Amino acid sequence: MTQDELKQKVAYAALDYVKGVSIVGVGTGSTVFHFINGLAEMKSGIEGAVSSSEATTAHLKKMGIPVLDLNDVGTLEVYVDGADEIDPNKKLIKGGGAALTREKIIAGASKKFVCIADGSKRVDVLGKFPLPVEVIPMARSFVAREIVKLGGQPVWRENCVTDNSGHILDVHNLNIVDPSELEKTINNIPGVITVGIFSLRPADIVLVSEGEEIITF
Ligand SMILES: O=C(CO)[C@H](O)[C@H](O)COP(=O)(O)O
Repeated sequence: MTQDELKQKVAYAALDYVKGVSIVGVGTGSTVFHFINGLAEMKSGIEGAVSSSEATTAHLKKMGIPVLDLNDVGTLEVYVDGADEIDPNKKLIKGGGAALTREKIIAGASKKFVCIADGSKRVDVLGKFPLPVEVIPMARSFVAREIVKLGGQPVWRENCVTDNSGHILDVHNLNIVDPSELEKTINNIPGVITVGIFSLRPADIVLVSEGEEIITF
């Protein structure tokens, strides 16, 4: 199976978790792209979706799924999203698609976070994937210097402006010993909008496609 076929397989497996749910939170990325296609095919009482990015909004609308404002819907039953890295404790690195801030908001507003990925995203320890940090543009250099003090090597993702008009620093070579502590530390740097560690609010269920198998933990 190609990586894209693995993404599609796991995305369709996640449809079981939205049966009977009227409003679903929807993440961003190529795995979620397949999930949206599946949602549209399922046509089972989905009233609408809360979207984590402009790209997801465009695809939801194209597939005929109404997009709702999080402010109008309150707590969500289920949020489905991908990840860049997943550890055994369901803690994640996200933000490869630059949508980390809205993704973290919707994850926080959801009772159940179902994370979907192909097997290549599983790791024993988070940190090989460069950690995305969304920042206020005028704070970019300052935040970068603060991150260097933490031992990381930040690289500005040039030509990327997020849906919130932020910039992204991709931080290499961080030694993530305690993901929750590092999440708090980086979030506390003035000018940081969101760090892409999802540890304080990890996934609740992870579905991973490994060959023909779907592994759930
Ligand atoms: O965090 C994300 C976007 O900000 C994505 O969920 C993550 O990058 C995984 O993407 P893909 O499903 O394309 O591998």
